[in-house]
Amino acid sequence: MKTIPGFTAAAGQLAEIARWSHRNGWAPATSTNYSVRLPNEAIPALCAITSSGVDKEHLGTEHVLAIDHQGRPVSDTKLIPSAETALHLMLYRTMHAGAVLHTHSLAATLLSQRASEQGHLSLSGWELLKGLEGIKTHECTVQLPVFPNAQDIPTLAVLIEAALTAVPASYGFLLAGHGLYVWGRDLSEAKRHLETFEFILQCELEIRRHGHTSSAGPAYVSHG
Ligand SMILES: CSCCC(=O)C(=O)COP(=O)(O)O
Ligand SMILES: [Zn+2]
Repeated sequence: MKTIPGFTAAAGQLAEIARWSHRNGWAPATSTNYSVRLPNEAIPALCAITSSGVDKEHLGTEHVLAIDHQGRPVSDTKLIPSAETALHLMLYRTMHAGAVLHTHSLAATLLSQRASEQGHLSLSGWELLKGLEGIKTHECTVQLPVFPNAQDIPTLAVLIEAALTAVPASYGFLLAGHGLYVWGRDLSEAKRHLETFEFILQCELEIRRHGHTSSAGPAYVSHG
């Protein structure tokens, strides 16, 4: 890989995030992918992104490549960009994301399947919602859109782009039976959004499995 401004640091950060995500149980098998926008001076390199099919437990900087706005590797590399690159590119274009993170946790996979007919998952009343940029109180509802899964990722990206343009989601979306996509203005914000959603999705899953545990009555009523 020829020298691209910001790439070495970005590759290190993505490798760390990928292994952290695997340690959290959000990246089974070779699932999930991660990208971060490169500094403007690096044009035509748009972002650094993880290569396809790599076990995230062992993902290192050698598994990260730089791609352009069309998803083409920017310099000589044998690495193939993530099969879901078109979704990352769409989020850089449409949501002006600074980083995009995608996970396959149990909670995101199960809840997205269950909410697919409704088309969204409503998250209300959780203190940790304040982990999302701009949210200052637990007394709010965040809608996480749920889109049908598909194997034709470029076509899926076009469909999701149209939906996000109509009703902008500020933080992320679910793919039914597949997983969670989040973004942020930079990598640390995207990571915070990921941790926030994964924690709240886990809470929502536990409630559906076991119901509330308080003998004084439910502290939370799910409308999802
Ligand atoms: C075995 S995971 C199936 C593909 C997927 O959903 C995913 O997140 C990983 O795709 P990539 O091409 O980035 O490895
Ligand atoms: Zn995936």
